Amino acid sequence: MLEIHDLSVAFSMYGSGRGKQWTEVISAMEVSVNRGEVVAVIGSSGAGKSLLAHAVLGILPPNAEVGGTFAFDGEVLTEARKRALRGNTMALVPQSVGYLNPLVRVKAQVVRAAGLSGMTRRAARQSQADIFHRYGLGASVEGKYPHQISGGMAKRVLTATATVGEADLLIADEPTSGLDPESVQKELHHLRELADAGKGILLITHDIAAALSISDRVSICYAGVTLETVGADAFGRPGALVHPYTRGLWNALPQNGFQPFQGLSFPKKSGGGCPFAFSCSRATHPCLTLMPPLLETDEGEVRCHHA
Ligand SMILES: Nc1ncnc2c1ncn2[C@@H]1O[C@H](COP(=O)(O)OP(=O)(O)OP(=O)(O)O)[C@@H](O)[C@H]1O
Ligand code: NI
Repeated sequence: MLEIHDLSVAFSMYGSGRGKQWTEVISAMEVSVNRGEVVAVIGSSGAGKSLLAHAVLGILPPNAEVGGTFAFDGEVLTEARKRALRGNTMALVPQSVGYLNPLVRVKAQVVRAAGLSGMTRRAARQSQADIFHRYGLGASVEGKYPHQISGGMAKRVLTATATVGEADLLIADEPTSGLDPESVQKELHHLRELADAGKGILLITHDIAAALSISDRVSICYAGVTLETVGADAFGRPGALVHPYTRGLWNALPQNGFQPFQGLSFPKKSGGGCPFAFSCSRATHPCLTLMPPLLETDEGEVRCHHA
């Protein structure tokens, strides 16, 4: 249902006396989501995951320039179509509880979101009640303002706001961060259920274990570039992963011995090549200067000159 190819995002900023400067933060991201699927986008902090979500929904700040192609259900996803679809056909679970309106009681926020998705007032109220029940948000929470509830509850209200309208595509940006382990499991289970009911779920997270537990496919990104996309089961088979960064992530998983590797944070900007090149033991000259093309593998797709 969603197909994004060669996404780039750059921000214009005014430097000291040198006029407008462009900083590219996403260079080559690829994402697709089918109905019935959970696709995880995994990457460390600053990899560009939230910006990817905002680019799909058309809610980047005005100084952002977006490149690449977007399609939804086979049609080009223009900025106007993004506006028309968001809130009803496409919904976002934002990363921060700061997106809740501090001046509106939480029940009213969720009823309003349901109404915006096209439900009647009566259906919206019923859906709000159902979803609060599902998330264990009792009647005592309904009348509260966001600052009067705990962070974990606010996070669940945020998810309720996004899921109450039954959007076809749900983009969940770190939906489990800040939740206790039991709520994490419930939330993941709910996302899987939504996919099994035919929705498309784009799960943005830095938690590989959580992502692998419910996803059909996983897309690994690094410094604004999608390095590898594979079926989630590839993480269970040694040798199925191709990119050295993805392999490093695999080695660092608890079940594979927690082997540390560098490059998990602070990627250096390479001269247009693979963003992982400076941390990669296999890097050769082209890795530093040429963006590797997207190659099909037995398991999915990879961007690596050594694939
Ligand atoms: N409005 C902006 N102007 C300039 N740079 C920005 C802007 N918003 C984000 N960035 C930069 O873009 C990069 C990607 O940001 P993004 O929020 O998408 O990362 P992320 O992968 O979601 O990280 P996290 O896991 O911490 O949420 C970061 O380096 C960030 O500083
Ligand atoms: Ni983010």
